[in-house]
Amino acid sequence: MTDGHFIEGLEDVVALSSEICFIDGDEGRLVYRGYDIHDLVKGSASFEEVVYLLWHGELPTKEQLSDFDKELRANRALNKEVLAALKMMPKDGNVMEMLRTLVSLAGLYDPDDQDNSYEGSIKKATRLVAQMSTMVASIERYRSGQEILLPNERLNHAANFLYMLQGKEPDEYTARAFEIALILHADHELNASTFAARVTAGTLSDIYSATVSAIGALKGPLHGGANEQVMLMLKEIGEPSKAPEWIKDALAKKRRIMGFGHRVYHTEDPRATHLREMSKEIGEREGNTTYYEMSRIVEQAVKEQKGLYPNVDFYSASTYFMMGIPIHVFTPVFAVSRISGWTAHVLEQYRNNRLIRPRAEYVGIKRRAYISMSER
Ligand SMILES: CC(=O)SCCNC(=O)CCNC(=O)[C@H](O)C(C)(C)COP(=O)(O)OP(=O)(O)OC[C@H]1O[C@@H](n2cnc3c(N)ncnc32)[C@H](O)[C@@H]1OP(=O)(O)O
Ligand SMILES: O=C([O-])CC(=O)C(=O)O
Repeated sequence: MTDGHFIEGLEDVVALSSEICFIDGDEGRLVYRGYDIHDLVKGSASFEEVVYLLWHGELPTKEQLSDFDKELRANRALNKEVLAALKMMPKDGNVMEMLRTLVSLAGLYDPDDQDNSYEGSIKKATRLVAQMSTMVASIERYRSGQEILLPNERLNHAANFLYMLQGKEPDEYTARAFEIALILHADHELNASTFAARVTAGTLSDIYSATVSAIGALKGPLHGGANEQVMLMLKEIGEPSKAPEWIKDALAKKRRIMGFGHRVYHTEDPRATHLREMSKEIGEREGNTTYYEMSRIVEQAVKEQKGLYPNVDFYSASTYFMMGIPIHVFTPVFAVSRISGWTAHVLEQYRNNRLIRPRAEYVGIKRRAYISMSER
């Protein structure tokens, strides 16, 4: 029985214990397995290293990293059935919906599909991390009528994604900047999509099903979908000088300003600190700081008028845009990174499983007599 107390949106409800990710929402700290994200970024950690850390709880040795990296590179290519299915999809399809469908299909063709042991799930998690990136790049190449490229085995995970998406190898700066963005988005405790993944895994369903649940949750504009909405907002504002008035007007109309506010952070999101810097640097390198400048003005206006701080989605928008990533691919890029966290949480759920099944406070009519059709 419920006791009459429930918390709308499960705010601050602790639903399970986890060793993967710690967030201090008051101090603005984000820690993966004990390592602060600032240290991982400053210490030049690779995305592959962070995936290993999230899954296994320890940083890999040189040999462990080399083996894992080889496994990832060997598993990047999509199988022919998945590619054939992609080519049957509508070219104007929503990229997250196409991705959700391809992941589901890849599960059917995974050689370990029926092996839901922990070891089998690790093999599938490796393919999911390796192929999420290939799927997103291939979907965009298909949608834009360009040749779908095979993965480039010489490139690391981050650089290979940009290569497969853009058809040319990124320069060293852009490849590292994108890798940092992947590291910053890798995990975030029990956010909505990770929770969805754990709920599915908690029924002892397979890791592909859990990932499909997560992709569906990430797509929404209150979660990962916000990064695309941020860029559309910046485009709508048009130029930096128009930003303060635009924000004032939007807030007066009770519009939500995308990329601001957070359920857990009551201060600056530590990921936004890096992404703000990256947005500035990339803008300067590309000779166009308009979107960075506009973002700064929007940030100041929203802080002053609403007391809200930017979240991870705010400065990732202008950063990705200046990297030449199409707006409709921003949220899928989030998935390219977050698959690492989703899979880490699913593996943790399997290790220590209990069905996740909360209660609802029933507020409907408790009892009434059935009225037959002839009397209604
Ligand atoms: C990767 C991520 O998922 S990060 C989050 C990405 N999402 C966004 O950027 C979308 C914009 N932000 C939001 O909608 C919210 O801040 C959320 C969903 C992220 C968090 O929301 P919650 O903590 O549940 O706050 P909630 O939705 O209850 O809002 C509380 C109040 O703050 C206001 N508020 C919260 N965020 C915003 C915002 N971005 N713009 C304007 N007002 C806002 C709400 O309107 C509400 O005001 P009210 O009490 O006067 O009605
Ligand atoms: O934690 C959340 O609620 C949303 C978020 O920032 C993320 O998933 O990265």
